[in-house]
Amino acid sequence: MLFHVHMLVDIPLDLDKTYVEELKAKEKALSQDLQRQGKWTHIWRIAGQYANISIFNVASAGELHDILLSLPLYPFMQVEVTALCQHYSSVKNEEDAH
Ligand SMILES: O=C(O)C[C@H]1C=CC(=O)O1
Repeated sequence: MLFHVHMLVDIPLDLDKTYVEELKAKEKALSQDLQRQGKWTHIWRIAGQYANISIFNVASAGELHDILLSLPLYPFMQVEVTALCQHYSSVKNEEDAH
């Protein structure tokens, strides 16, 4: 199942800088691991914002939920999820939508 996910990050300015850098390093490592597994298939920075648009290809909404809540920066994120399905006009292989 494909999901479009919008993540807006808002880290309090008074949080310990070293702790924040550790969280970001852990987040990057987990994100890249999930990308290599093919579960986090796209991640794009939204220009001018501490936010990203991502595409996840996972087995279920439950799996996506577990991934999102496991992200080290999750406590500082607003997350919006949109489930995607094949558009009848798409020429892309249907495998992408399953
Ligand atoms: O920077 C972000 O957009 C938040 C988060 C998502 C992946 C990652 O490495 O950090």
